[in-house]
Amino acid sequence: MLACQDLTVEMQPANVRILDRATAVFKPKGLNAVIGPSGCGKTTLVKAMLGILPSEGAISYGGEPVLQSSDLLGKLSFAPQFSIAHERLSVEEALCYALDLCVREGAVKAARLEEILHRIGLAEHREKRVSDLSGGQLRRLGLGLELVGDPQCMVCDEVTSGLDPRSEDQILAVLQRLRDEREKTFICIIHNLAKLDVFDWITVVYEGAVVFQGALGAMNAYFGIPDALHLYDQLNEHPIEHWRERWASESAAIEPAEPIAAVVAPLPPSALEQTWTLLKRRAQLFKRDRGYWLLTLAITLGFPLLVTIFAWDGIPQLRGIAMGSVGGAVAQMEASLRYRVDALEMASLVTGLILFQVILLTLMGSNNGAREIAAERQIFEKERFAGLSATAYASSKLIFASLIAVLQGLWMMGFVKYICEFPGASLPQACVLVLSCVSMTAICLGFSAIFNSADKASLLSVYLVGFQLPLSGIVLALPDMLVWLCRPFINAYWGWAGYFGSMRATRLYDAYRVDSNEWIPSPGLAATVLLLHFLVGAAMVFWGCQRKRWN
Ligand SMILES: Nc1ncnc2c1ncn2[C@@H]1O[C@H](COP(=O)(O)OP(=O)(O)OP(=O)(O)O)[C@@H](O)[C@H]1O
Repeated sequence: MLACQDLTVEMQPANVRILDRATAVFKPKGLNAVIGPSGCGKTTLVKAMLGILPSEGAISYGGEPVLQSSDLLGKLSFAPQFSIAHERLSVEEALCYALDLCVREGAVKAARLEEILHRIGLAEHREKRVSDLSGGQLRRLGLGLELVGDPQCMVCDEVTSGLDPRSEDQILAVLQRLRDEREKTFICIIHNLAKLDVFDWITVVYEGAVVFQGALGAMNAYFGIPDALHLYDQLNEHPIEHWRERWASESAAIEPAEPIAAVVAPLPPSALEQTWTLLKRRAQLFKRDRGYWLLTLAITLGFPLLVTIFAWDGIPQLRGIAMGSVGGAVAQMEASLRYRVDALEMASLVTGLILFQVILLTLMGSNNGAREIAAERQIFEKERFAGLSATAYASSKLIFASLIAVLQGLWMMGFVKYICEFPGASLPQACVLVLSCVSMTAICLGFSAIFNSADKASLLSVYLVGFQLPLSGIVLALPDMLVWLCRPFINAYWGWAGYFGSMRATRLYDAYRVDSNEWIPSPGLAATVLLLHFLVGAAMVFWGCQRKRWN
């Protein structure tokens, strides 16, 4: 069964030791309770044993060493304290998606779904949204989600905390039935010492050390207490060194019965199948999140409209800018002067409108990516522990967010070009605008993968968009030495330059050239740089998703 030897966890950067040489072994096919005063290190012990927290010492499962979480894949599942499912899914959908991500065989999935729904007592609530479940039902769903891979052992962090006595009893009854009928092992962190009689094996943690393991009667005798409710008072009677030394001398004699061999875990679905499942789930969640899809639709349709409103007064001039020569020396001089003034006005209008389009697309990109991963990070970590591939998850996020960005870029380009009658080839213009939006989406998605907090990722994304305008050096002059230091990294510059570069053969480009000799990159070069931005964002997404970020 799950066991550890001299497990130590130190928190960086201060090297604070929150678990100190803990040694424990749990009882197979039984209900194991992990208890101890608040902050003593129960969660730390469990997370370190599951490879979620970095630790020193030895961990084993069924006699095999556990070096990382993936060594426990398919054998053991973990139900953490936090919200465990997407609130907009129904109970049945949440279980079905979990099965699709975890189990390969279709026939197994259908049978297991029914079994789980009945075992956790939610069969009649299968259509209910997760957000509408009571606290007790939510915990039972959490258990159900851990059962999808049919693991031998389940670790539950405070599975009954904060529940009324009836809900607590219901959950404990589910665990007991699974132990008796399916020979499952449970390791549960619990707070209610009055319920310890339900458990077969009790582990007492105190000040970062394991100070007792055994049955309830043995525990009461060991600590010299009439019942478990007196345990913490008794622990406070002596310093931790006393309990540590006493247990070190007595623990050798205690060995839980019938050690079991670990099962061979079935293979989870391929990364491609998992990506497809995640995309279907993301599309469904998008459809159900009315506020978010309305906002996305509003900015997708509204931002191009905004651009054309600012272009409105200049559109007739845009259409009719006079570039032809006129006869007569005086008339030519007048025409030339008028042309120069018109040209400067037009160039400034077109430059501003193109930049406005690009800035709005980067804003859409930040909306697409900034919260996407960070907001559901804990659900992802839990699903990864159950077998979800981080590559499949990162790919699904990139594909989904990029698809939205492609549509936004195409619509912005098509609408504004049609209304304002901007000259130049459509294909390069569409390419740079789409790439501008897609690359900013990927970068913000990268922030969302790297940071734990959705607020932090959003804030950074907003700053990044905010700095696009001044650092592009297009409408506000940057000091010369900064121009080419900043520009390689500024999405808006390349979006603007690529679009403007596509007008090279038009009168508007000549108009811009009346006042500026600055080098304008070709659309091809601009698209290449934006593609590089996208690749950097994608690398951040994959790297950020590979890193473990449990709370
Ligand atoms: N990331 C961290 N950095 C620093 N200290 C931490 C960190 N995580 C936990 N701790 C500290 O480690 C100690 C043990 O925390 P842990 O969450 O394991 O306790 P617990 O026994 O599960 O508490 P509770 O019953 O209240 O959930 C606590 O003092 C906590 O403040």
